[in-house]
Amino acid sequence: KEVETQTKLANVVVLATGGTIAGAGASAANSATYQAAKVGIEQLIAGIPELSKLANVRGEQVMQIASESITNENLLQLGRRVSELADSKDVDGIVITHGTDTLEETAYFLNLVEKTDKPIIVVGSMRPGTAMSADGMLNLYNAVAVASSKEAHGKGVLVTMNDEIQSGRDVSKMINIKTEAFKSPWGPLGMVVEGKSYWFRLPAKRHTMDSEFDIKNIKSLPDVEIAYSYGNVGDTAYKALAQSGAKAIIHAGTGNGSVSSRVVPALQALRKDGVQIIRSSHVNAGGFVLRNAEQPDDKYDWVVAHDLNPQKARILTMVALTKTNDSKELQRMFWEY
Ligand SMILES: NC(=O)CC[C@H](N)C(=O)O
Repeated sequence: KEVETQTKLANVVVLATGGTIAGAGASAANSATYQAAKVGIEQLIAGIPELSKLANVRGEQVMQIASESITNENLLQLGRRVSELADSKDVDGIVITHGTDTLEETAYFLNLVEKTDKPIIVVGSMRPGTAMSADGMLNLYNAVAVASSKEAHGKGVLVTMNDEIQSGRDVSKMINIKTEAFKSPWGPLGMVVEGKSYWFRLPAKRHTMDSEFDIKNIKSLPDVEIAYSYGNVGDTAYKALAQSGAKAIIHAGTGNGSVSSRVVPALQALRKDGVQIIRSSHVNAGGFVLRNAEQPDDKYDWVVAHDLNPQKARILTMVALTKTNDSKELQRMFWEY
């Protein structure tokens, strides 16, 4: 009987990369002061015996770092491992434990380049496992629950934080001191309660199986950088980034991706030199940049980032530039992904 139930369980692989979910502090009172990326994946899995009722779970330590230190090489390495596992008949779902600082970037990257409809869930925590009311244990339990469910197939890369199921495309870290840190401007897709998922809506943008990008065809990612805008901003950062070799610059703009009159001439000149200019917005609850509003994008041959925040716009631009350097194609991709 026991053996029979075991064979029916889904096979879920947890790829560990570090972050606070693998963090450790000096005392249980340390919810914010601790070292990230300390605890190995075997120990994390062993700490949640209830996982064995959800799925056959095995762990793999892909890296052990704080996510602000993730490089493009790390992204590609992780993406390739996810792709290998997704191609394997023995794997039904994949969970990635990740630091929360750049979790939204990795989730969006995988959402664009993984050719699979198997569930891929990215998860982190806001408190280390050593803290009182640590959130990692339940977040990981929820991730495995979603990864082993039939319903999660074909919904793109997902994020399970704070009992919610979020689209990896939309979700962003909105605050760094609350367990309710991850939000999407367009709302969560569902909830996980006691190991069961409840769905309310579906992603509308292209992803995974329906994406024109494939990790198997990406050898390296081009240099795409972000310049931040604010009152009294000048053009120094934009010019310096281009000079250091950026193929595209994401303008982390104010409001509707607006551009200071002191910066416009530099961006026009950079575009003439072949650098792609992507207008995004850094407003807190989620920007929404409209084409030819604020600036004449058609005239300047600039691209708008739609609702993607600057760091997500950077991910899409890097992936897009592996296929095309046509600004009209880039703009199409920003509408579709
Ligand atoms: N809550 C977290 O995971 C933040 C820890 C660390 N800065 C990281 O992103 O890996």
